[in-house]
Amino acid sequence: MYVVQDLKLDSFPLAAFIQMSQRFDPVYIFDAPDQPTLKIALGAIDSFEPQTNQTAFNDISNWYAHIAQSIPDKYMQDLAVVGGLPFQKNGQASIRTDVWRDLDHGYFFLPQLLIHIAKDDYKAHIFSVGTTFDNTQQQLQSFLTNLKLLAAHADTGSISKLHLQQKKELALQHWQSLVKQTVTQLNTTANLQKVVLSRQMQVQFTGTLELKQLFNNLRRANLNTYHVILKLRGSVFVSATPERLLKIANHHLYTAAVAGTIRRGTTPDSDIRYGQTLLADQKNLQEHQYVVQNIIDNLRRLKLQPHYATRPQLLKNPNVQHLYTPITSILPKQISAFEILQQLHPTPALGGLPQTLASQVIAAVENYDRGLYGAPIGYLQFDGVGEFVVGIRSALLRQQTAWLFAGAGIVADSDAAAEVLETRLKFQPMLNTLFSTDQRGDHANGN
Ligand SMILES: C=C(O[C@H]1C=CC=C(C(=O)O)[C@@H]1O)C(=O)O
Repeated sequence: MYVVQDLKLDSFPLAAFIQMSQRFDPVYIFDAPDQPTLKIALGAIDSFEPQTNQTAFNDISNWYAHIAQSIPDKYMQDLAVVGGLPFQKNGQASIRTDVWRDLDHGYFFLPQLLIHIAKDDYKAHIFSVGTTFDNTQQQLQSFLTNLKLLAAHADTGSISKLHLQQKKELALQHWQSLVKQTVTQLNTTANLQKVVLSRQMQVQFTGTLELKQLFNNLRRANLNTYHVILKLRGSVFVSATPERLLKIANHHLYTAAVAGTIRRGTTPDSDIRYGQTLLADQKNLQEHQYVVQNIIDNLRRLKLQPHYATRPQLLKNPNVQHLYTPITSILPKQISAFEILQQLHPTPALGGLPQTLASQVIAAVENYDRGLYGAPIGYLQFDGVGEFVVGIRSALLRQQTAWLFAGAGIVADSDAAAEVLETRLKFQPMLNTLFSTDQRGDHANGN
């Protein structure tokens, strides 16, 4: 049984907490736009790295069930495991590159310190988890001592960014021809309806990555999205995703279809016009409908009764607007989050339709492993409450290199040039978050 100690604070600024996180590994930060509390998880008292993505979903779920037996009842609704599942699951081929390293098959941990911060008033509730009373107490005390030292001169407004040296859209022309090839395949394969193809941008930068600055910039550049950071052994995954995959709270499940994209306008009028164009565009409506229908079908397979509106609304982010359909259902207690994630992921917003065939096309066409890009990332408490988002508008950073990811839903009447522009827009949230605007070395590379 783990030993837990908790403490409520009402005087420490968020900046000092984030600054403290620089000293820990692993680190996980989760900030949802519609929630009053933000979670920071520091250090691992236990962790799990799946050996293969073939069984990762089951293995992580078993690890969670095992850990749950050692959590004192009193803390079941406070403590959580945090981390990400891999994009490729259940025997899908993956092509190992050097990008993901330890995060390749997903990664979860039970934090040594879990902090819930009330965003509006900076009040905090800290949970220290250990194996003995003494080490739990000591962990908490040393954290508080260091925090006080930092809080005395933490600078809250810091916005300095990394300096972009060179950016490359990897295999751009090749990707464009893959989109054309996939369109042909969609038109000639009877039951293949949609495939989401992704591409990468590689950025070399100077400057030191500091979580405090990363977090400040993430929030500033992406006001109404989630803000997620996962750091492990020198690799930092960061996402400003607008897409919820699964939230479980109050015996309900909340998910959403987010698919179909258009740019933002430069004036309020043009922005509204773009939104109306999107709401009436047959290709985007079809792309969106595939996602809605697939989520509904999968929830019904779990014997749930989902509720949703028959027409999508608009979800506006700083660089793009999407078609958006929230979906909810009452959730009986016996269905676990991992069971639902296994059923839903990847939705046709990131995979395609039908799921298995589309995933085979992705594996055959993309010559890299998606790792946490487009994968479920989140937290799960031991009372079953939790939230997982889809790791898009994301990047992986290590040393002086960042890999940015962006994908687009390809259907039978997709236009390759338009998909290149759409994915370029989807790189923008991370470019704006990470790098200063004096971007030099702009440079698209053919293959
Ligand atoms: C695959 C991505 O976006 C998905 C989510 C929203 C809209 C999408 C679209 O319109 O294609 C994509 O399905 C990405 O941002 O990398």
